[in-house]
Amino acid sequence: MSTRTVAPVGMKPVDSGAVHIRGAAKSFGAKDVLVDFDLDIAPGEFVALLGASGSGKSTLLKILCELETVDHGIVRVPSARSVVFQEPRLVPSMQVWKNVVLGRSRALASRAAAEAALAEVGLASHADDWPRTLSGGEAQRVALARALIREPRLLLLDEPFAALDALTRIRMHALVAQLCARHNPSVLLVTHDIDEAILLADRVAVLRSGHKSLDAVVDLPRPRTRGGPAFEALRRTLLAEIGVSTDPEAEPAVADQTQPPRAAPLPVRARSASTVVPRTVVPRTVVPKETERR
Ligand SMILES: Nc1ncnc2c1ncn2[C@@H]1O[C@H](COP(=O)(O)OP(=O)(O)OP(=O)(O)O)[C@@H](O)[C@H]1O
Repeated sequence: MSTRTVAPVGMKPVDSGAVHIRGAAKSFGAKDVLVDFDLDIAPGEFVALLGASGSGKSTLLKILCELETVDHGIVRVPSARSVVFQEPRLVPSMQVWKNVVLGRSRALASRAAAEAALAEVGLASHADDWPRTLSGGEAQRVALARALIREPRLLLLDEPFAALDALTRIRMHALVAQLCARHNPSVLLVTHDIDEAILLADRVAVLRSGHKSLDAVVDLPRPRTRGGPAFEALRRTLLAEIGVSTDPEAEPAVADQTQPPRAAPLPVRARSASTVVPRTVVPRTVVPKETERR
């Protein structure tokens, strides 16, 4: 696919909550990270973004929160947006409630507002605690409260559950689903966890070679649980699309032996041209990270 050259217009705020990205390109030196990348997120829609390590997921998220700029392309995002990172990034010298209202104007930074936000994430009794006394899951719930108290039109989640244990992660999935249903922001979740993407998202996009190579509607009823033929079929499709293989030297296009030649219909409605090349996949759902830069 050739790079579409669009005048670098930078960020344009939109009020609806929608995200609109067209022809986004980003390079670091000779490395082309995003090449003619398109993505739309409708107001209130939850989109998960998957991709191999180093494919550019975090770069895209940074572009959406203006920590990076595009070289070319159109990027429109709501100005009211919040980000939750893998690490909670709480200020250790501030009590929990002050962390929740950090950066807000004096009029909006009341203790009552912080307590209400903490109650939503099940931490009403922790307002006076210090960050160092919290568990990893509690600290991440404070980060969620801090993000949501701003009533963002766009919530950006950069692997927010990756550092949590499996049980806490399951609880966080349920909490995030509940909070998103209540606050209804548009959401972009960057994750390595394919199950997490299927459990939470309305759509799952795959970033590969700088492009959006797959954009699939997750057509499964909520609340969702792991397992079942439709869930497994979608998981295999996503694994194959990301290109996960146990052996980097392996033939690039080997049929997936775990999948029958013609599987039952997938819970996928492709939104754009999808080039799913069958390849060797492994029955695990977390895309391994090769590097840890954070
Ligand atoms: N500031 C930077 N300067 C130079 N190269 C960068 C910079 N930021 C990212 N990169 C490179 O861009 C590529 C994409 O990085 P990015 O962090 O966006 O990938 P990712 O898909 O989020 O990876 P991971 O899943 O491992 O977190 C990588 O090759 C990375 O080394």
